[in-house]
Amino acid sequence: MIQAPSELDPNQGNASVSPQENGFADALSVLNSEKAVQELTAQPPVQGIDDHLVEFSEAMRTVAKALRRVSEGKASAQAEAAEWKRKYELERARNLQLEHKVLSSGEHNDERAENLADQPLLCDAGEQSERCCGKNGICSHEVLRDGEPDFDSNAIQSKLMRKASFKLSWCCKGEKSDQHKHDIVSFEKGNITTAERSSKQISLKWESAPQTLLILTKPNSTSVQILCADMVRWLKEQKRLNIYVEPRVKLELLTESSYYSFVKTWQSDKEILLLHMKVDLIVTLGGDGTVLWAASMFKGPVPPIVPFSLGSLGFMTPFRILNLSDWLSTFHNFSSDIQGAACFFDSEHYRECLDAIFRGPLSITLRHRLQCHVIREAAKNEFETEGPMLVLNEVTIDRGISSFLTNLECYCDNSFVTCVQGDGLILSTTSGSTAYSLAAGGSMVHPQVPGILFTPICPHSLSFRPLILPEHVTLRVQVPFNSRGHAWVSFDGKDRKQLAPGDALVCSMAPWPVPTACQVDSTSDFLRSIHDGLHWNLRKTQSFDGPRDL
Ligand SMILES: NC(=O)c1ccc[n+]([C@@H]2O[C@H](COP(=O)([O-])OP(=O)(O)OC[C@H]3O[C@@H](n4cnc5c(N)ncnc54)[C@H](O)[C@@H]3O)[C@@H](O)[C@H]2O)c1
Ligand SMILES: Nc1ncnc2c1ncn2[C@@H]1O[C@H](COP(=O)(O)OP(=O)(O)OP(=O)(O)O)[C@@H](O)[C@H]1O
Repeated sequence: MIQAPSELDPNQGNASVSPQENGFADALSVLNSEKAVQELTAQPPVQGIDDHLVEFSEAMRTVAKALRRVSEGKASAQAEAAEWKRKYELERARNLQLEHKVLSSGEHNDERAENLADQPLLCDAGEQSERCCGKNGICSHEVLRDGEPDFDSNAIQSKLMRKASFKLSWCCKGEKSDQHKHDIVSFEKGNITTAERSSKQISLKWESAPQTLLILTKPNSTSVQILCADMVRWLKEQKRLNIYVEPRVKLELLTESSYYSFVKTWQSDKEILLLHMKVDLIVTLGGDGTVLWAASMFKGPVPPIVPFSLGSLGFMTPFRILNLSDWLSTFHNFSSDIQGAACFFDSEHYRECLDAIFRGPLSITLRHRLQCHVIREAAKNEFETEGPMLVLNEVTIDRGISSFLTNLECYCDNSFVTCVQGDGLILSTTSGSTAYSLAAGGSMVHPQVPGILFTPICPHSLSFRPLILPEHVTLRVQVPFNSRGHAWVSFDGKDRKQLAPGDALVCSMAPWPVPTACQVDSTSDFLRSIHDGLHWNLRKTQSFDGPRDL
């Protein structure tokens, strides 16, 4: 992607930059001083002046040469920046031209075309995003700029499939405040105070209506299939939305009826890489595993996810779907076949939920992800890695099928942390804190808290306690050369890889969180999930009668 001029050089966009500002003044003064030294040294030596003066002038000449090299370096950097600026402007002009062509082509036969007329044009990254969003908040327009070829067969239609734009704002104690998280710490007059917090409730407000939905479903579930078909029909007929599903789901829908031929899908994994540019919203129908699956499909930015719960637990799936099979499953003597067949949903309920989401604003939880790289012992340098692998829950390094203790050397930003000897280690996000990490004795942490959980699995030590580290650290877990066995790494419980002695896993916070829609808000949803899912701290209340303080 072409960099914005501001990233290249703060002065590039400004034609009236003074020489002092752009560094040329330094270069000139360096050249002048070198000239003076040259003049000085070119004069015939005055008789009687001792060797010290000659030595001094030699030294001055060397300094002048070095300074000239620096100034030449600066000039070439300037030239490079100017070249980048020229490329950027060329690309920008080309994009604008293309956009104009598409808009005036008149082939707006998609529903999207009707809606486009009411929408503001895409923002230009710099100046216009300020106009749309004000100085604070984040506008999705900036992401929309990088158009890449569409994999849909109808080129015109796909050009028109622009993403809906939205604005994020941070709310404070129930009040909405557009103050973005800047100036977290102030230190006026030597007094340190903190103001904005990064983990406030975030609200997403649509600036143009969402138009393309991706529905992801848990496989092998009759009730999910029936619900999916019902939802697709409603979204198409009542909401006029473009709908994407996985190839497997498209087949399932077509097996049911050829009516569903309008549903879109993709042919290759490469096409999945472009999905984030066309999908406004993802709906998941399943349990937490389906949310993990959705997140794993996006190796970069992730569109907001609306997770409907059709699993047994649902820590990340706050939208409930009431169905008869849930109710039947409470009666143990019903066979699973009967339960599977009894898929009568309260359609009104999910429709109301989706209507509220389409209207907005909606509270969202930005779930942080970890990005992981494996560095093999044979790698020539730190940049020769496997990955990145992104996880929403956790990355686990364990002993796999080996019966030996794992022996893992752990470093945090190059400081030695400890050597884990036991079954393994979990590096978890706060969203994953209620999953495997919890089972291994880690704390439960609100998903909006930015941090990385460092939780050992069955450590063979009486003094090992789990840690929570700040979000900005980089962790490195290495299998020592003298380890008796291999270790195994897995990502959100999947894609196992073997780590041989000398291999390492490097892990840090990813820049692309997973935005999930809240049913109420981040905190209420989290507390509800630990109450309903885990029956957290459920205890009969002590009766009033009995001994008490007077
Ligand atoms: N001992 C354990 O508790 C254990 C062991 C292996 C894996 N896991 C978890 O399973 C996850 C993979 O989930 P899956 O659904 O693909 O596999 P799965 O079908 O085997 O389900 C694992 C269970 O973990 C629950 N779960 C997943 N993410 C959760 C979260 N963030 N908070 C609370 N519970 C959560 C799921 O609801 C499910 O009940 C892994 O990321 C790991 O956290 C847990
Ligand atoms: N679209 C998908 N394609 C392939 N596999 C999927 C997909 N969605 C979910 N899975 C996998 O299916 C498994 C079960 O999914 P999920 O956890 O959503 O359902 P569940 O097990 O019924 O829910 P719960 O864990 O709450 O009981 C998980 O391992 C998940 O990775």
